[in-house]
Amino acid sequence: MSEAIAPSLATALEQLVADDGAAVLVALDFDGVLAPLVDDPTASRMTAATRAAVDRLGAHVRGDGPADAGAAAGRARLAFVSGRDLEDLAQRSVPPVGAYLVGSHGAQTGHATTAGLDAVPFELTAEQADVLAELTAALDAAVVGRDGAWVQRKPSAAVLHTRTAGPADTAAAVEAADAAAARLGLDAMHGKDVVEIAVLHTTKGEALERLRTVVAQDAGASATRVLYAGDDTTDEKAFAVLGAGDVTIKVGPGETLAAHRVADSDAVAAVLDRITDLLAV
Ligand SMILES: O=P(O)(O)OC[C@H]1O[C@H](O[C@H]2O[C@H](CO)[C@@H](O)[C@H](O)[C@H]2O)[C@H](O)[C@@H](O)[C@@H]1O
Repeated sequence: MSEAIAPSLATALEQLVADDGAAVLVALDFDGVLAPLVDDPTASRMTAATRAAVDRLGAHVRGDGPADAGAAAGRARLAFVSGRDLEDLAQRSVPPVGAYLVGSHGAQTGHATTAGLDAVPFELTAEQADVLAELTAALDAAVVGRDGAWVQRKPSAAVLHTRTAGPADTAAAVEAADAAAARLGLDAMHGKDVVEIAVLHTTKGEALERLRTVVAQDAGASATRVLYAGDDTTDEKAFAVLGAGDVTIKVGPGETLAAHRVADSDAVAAVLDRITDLLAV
């Protein structure tokens, strides 16, 4: 049975998909929202409920859903907006055809097609590549002898992971990562058991603002209303750029700018199912 949706969120969802000519973008964070957090990022999977809800919504937002999908289907779009690098995100999420993909917090973009991932070419300058190499070496040095701490490599960033490290090793590794970022003039983003340091400045908020425009053009609409669901500190950048008419959902506990909160991935699935039901009317 589908989870109950709070009355204020239920009303916001009805307003989101109101058939007044605006496009609708349903944009979702991956880790902690569609896939529960696990120790090994390569083991992340959507839950059965989010997988089914994403695929059901995906069939409608492509505009080639069931014959009775209704007029709203043609102006709705789906996006996954993640800190993961684009290829990793595509592999983990298996997006429905037509979905937009934003990886590396906005540094990478792409689109799911019947032929697979259509990625916008991405390349660092030689100077950026040198900074990334220096950063990665500094993080590698920061985890030496620190059990459970490890470094994830991405095309434009390096990430210190501490989920399985003890408090003392975590504190020392995080301090070293912050120092490396400061020395190289880079921002350190502190997420759930991660410190992510990128050589390109991008945020999920900037990515969503760009997507809002792209979706309006793609759907032939004058405006786009956006729903965004996220669980981590980096998702606050996305919540911050959304406003009246948009729907912001924090998944799980913690301070947030979001207007609505749900408990977990199962509750996210219920929200997606409700949107699909509303689009199908
Ligand atoms: O923006 P997201 O889709 O939420 O991605 C953010 C980071 O997600 C991954 O790390 C997080 O999930 C891991 C697997 O559940 C978990 O082990 C880790 O502690 C979490 O922070 C990913 O590995 C990072 O690269 C992403 O930036």
